[in-house]
Amino acid sequence: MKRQKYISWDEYFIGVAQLSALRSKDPSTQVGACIVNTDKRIIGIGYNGLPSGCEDDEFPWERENKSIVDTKYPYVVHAEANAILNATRETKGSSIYVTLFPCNECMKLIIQSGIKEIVYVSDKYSETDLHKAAFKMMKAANISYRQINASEVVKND
Ligand SMILES: Nc1ccn([C@H]2C[C@H](O)[C@@H](COP(=O)(O)O)O2)c(=O)n1
Ligand SMILES: [Zn+2]
Repeated sequence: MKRQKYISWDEYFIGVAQLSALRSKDPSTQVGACIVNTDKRIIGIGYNGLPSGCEDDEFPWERENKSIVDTKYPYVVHAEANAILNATRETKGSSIYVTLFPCNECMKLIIQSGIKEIVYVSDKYSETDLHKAAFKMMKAANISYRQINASEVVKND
């Protein structure tokens, strides 16, 4: 008889996203993403981090500072963007598993890359205007979405 307590596809793919998030150097929010095609093949993974050549120890990780130039925000590549850039196959029609609901900028990339489903864990920024903008674009682009519970490898709340 086959083993009964194996994990579901959702648990598997969000688990890969959570594992990827553990690579992030961001001290406050670690995000992981995993793109899965209609054959249930992982075609791209990513986490939030600096672009190649930008050393983790030489750039700021602060959220606030006198100038935005001395914060992380101008530099970090978001997890979803990295997953899309890393994709090894056609992303059209695929799903993205992400530990945090995509921001407005990532939503634009998700739409333009033809991803059709967003599966996420946390939506801790749901009250912000940029989240509302992301949601509005997602609905307009007919992308489906669902929030899932995931065992907490990475805490994002
Ligand atoms: N969907 C998202 C949203 C945010 N990120 C990254 C960008 C930053 O590294 C971090 C957010 O930092 P916080 O403002 O919470 O201190 O998460 C992402 O990769 N994907
Ligand atoms: Zn983003």
